[in-house]
Amino acid sequence: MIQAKGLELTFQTNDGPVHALKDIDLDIEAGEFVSFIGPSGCGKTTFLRCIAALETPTGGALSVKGMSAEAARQKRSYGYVFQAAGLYPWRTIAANVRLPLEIMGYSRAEQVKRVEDVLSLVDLEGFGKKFPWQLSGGMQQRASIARALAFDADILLMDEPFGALDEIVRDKLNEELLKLWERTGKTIGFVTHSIPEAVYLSTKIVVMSPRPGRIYEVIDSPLPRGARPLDIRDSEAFLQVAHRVREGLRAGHAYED
Ligand SMILES: Nc1ncnc2c1ncn2[C@@H]1O[C@H](COP(=O)(O)OP(=O)(O)OP(=O)(O)O)[C@@H](O)[C@H]1O
Repeated sequence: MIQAKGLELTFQTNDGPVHALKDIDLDIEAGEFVSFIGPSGCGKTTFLRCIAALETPTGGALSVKGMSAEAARQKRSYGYVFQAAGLYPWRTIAANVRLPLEIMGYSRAEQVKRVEDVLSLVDLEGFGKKFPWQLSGGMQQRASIARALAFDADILLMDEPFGALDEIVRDKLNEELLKLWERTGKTIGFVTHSIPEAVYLSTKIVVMSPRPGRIYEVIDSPLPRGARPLDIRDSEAFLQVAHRVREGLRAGHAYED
């Protein structure tokens, strides 16, 4: 689904070049849930943005569904969810979710049907007529996920979508996200700073290290695929993966060229 080979991105800044990504080799299969974890500045967001063709790599190769990231973007292959829900306050929830469909020129009937479908997918049936400020932070973030799902992209890219939420809401959204992933079969790329979140959600965990931003380790999760109960986090298998991620982060931090 997504293949990076020797991917590099160097930003030219007034203070000299910043090697945001270097030697990134990664294969993401269709239907995988891949988390990116690493210290601030290791290039997690930059890599997600390259996949979505929001940044142009300065070296190496990147293919998405067998085409360039730009071509995949034009074919509406991505939905993108940001840390802040980013809903327009003057639009209702339904009108926010509908916005990409309006821009893409979907018929009015199709817009209404899709908005209804995705709001139900994120458990927000009946909230379409509310305004963002009438919803809790967790519900707003669910609405922003619905917006990213509205045009049925194969790939969902999520950049710390739950980072600003309290732990209980975050647990609930993590659980719901896994169910949604199981129902839709989408390929998900997910940036997080939380080890438990990465281990709970992922089929594959990509541990990154900074300066230059690169992949330190890719961990294939032994946990069962699909919806997982939250108490899996107390299991031995879970704790072992979490330990491996933590060790990787520690070692990767000392990994300098
Ligand atoms: N447009 C830009 N111009 C110059 N430098 C940039 C730009 N975007 C990112 N960088 C730099 O590239 C590096 C990687 O940034 P990136 O935002 O991808 O890291 P991150 O791992 O997502 O960090 P965080 O966890 O803090 O969000 C950082 O050193 C950052 O300052």
